[in-house]
Amino acid sequence: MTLHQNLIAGEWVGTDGVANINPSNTNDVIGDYARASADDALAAIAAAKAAFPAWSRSGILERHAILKKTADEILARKDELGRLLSREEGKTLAEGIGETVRAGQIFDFFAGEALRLAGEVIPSVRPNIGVEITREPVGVVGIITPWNFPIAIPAWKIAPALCYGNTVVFKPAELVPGCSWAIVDILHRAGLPKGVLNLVMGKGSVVGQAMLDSPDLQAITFTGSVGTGKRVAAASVEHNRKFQLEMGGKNPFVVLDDADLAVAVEAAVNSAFFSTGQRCTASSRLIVTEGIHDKFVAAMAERMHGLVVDDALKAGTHIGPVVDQGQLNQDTDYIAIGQQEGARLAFGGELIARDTPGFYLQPALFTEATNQMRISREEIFGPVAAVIRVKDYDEALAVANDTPFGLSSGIATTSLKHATHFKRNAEAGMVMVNLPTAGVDFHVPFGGRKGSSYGSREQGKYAAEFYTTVKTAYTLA
Ligand SMILES: NC(=O)C1=CN([C@@H]2O[C@H](COP(=O)(O)OP(=O)(O)OC[C@H]3O[C@@H](n4cnc5c(N)ncnc54)[C@H](OP(=O)(O)O)[C@@H]3O)[C@@H](O)[C@H]2O)C=CC1
Ligand SMILES: O=C(O)CCC(=O)C(=O)O
Repeated sequence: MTLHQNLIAGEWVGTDGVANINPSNTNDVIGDYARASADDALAAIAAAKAAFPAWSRSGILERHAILKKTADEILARKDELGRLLSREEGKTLAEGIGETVRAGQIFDFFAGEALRLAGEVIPSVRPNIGVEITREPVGVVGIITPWNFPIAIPAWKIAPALCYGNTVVFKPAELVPGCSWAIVDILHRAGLPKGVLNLVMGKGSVVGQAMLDSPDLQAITFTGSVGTGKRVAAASVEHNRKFQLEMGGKNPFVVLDDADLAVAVEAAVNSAFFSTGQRCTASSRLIVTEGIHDKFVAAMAERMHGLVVDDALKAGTHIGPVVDQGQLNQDTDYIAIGQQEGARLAFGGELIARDTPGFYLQPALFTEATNQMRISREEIFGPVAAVIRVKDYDEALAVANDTPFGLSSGIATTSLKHATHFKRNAEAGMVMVNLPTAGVDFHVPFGGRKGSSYGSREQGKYAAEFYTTVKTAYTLA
């Protein structure tokens, strides 16, 4: 089997490979991917540091051309790369191709942003002095990504980092190296100079930790668990570096009596179960007012009956497998915890067998849950949701906001008054009205509040805040 190597200082290196396994069929080995050591991580950081002076001064047309070429190749290969994504992560083929298109669009967007770099010239408060405000690249950026969006998250971190003139050391999640290797290969062939982008696939505890401990990274952008996020934060404070964290969610989806039932059920099913519930924007708390509660639960159960859980690559599959045995154990542990806490398992929750050995779990819906239960407070990261019954809108909003997290928040209502009030008062970085809590645009800011996020927003033009540093220059006329 071909070994997919790491890219350090423009050279493909590495001999020790780890098998990338398909969660829909654990007999299917997608390929071998090199495992970097801590020394490899240090070599990658040194290469990125050496490449920074030239790349930070490179012309915007060069950056534009490389990012555009990358976008075009990703979009031209969307079916093949989308299939690779579904095969290694387990989301359905439609979701895999959709995410790949999104990655292509992100590179296209930042190809454009490279041409739109601008500063400000403003008069000083003192006579005969001019003031220029410009944005400069930060330096060497460390990128650490999770397994649940194997191409979109690397894209939305790598594209702006390069666009604004930074060099990069990129460590993808060990579970899904395939898409990361593919986009680094595309960028390398698109003409990136040696050392500008370095790929170090390997263990978080080794490669990731070596990155956190290095004094030569000027910034780290991270998406993943709260626990690892806190390590990134502590190490970054120690090294006086910029950092940006996207971590967990416990996103609420409120359903009011006046909601269009079909719209509410579709949005709730999508929020809770699509992509096997493995999205930080997924909703696992369905907060439902009492007038519509029973109708909503019945309609949810009926809709869930129709969901096909099977091999991610099969036509007709709505929900693919859980990503691996560890995540599956976490999901089933929480299903047991929910039952012990007194919630009623109204639908699903059982392990299911399919033609191929994989991590298949029937999506689970709890009812009679309270917002104090662990299933309502802790991120499960699987296809498990709980319905919490509330009296009215005011109680729904209070319950929605009663969480340590604040990434995304949704409401189903036909009332303009409640929709408007919710948009203003939901304690979340993103608010959705009559839409799923997950599934965001690629050109607008992404991020949360409270325990979900730290630092400036990702994506769209707001990404410039993290990947650049502002300089103010004064000149005597
Ligand atoms: N908000 C989100 O989008 C996500 C949230 N999660 C949550 O996190 C839980 C666990 O998922 P998991 O993948 O283990 O999350 P982690 O936070 O462990 O993984 C995220 C990334 O951090 C790396 N990492 C792990 N340890 C370190 C370290 N000491 N220093 C630097 N980098 C490190 C991982 O490497 P490696 O590949 O070796 O694991 C991976 O690349 C999920 O069940 C879910 O609750 C997970 C994924 C995404
Ligand atoms: O909902 C989305 O589109 C993005 C979700 C995401 O970034 C995540 O789960 O990490």
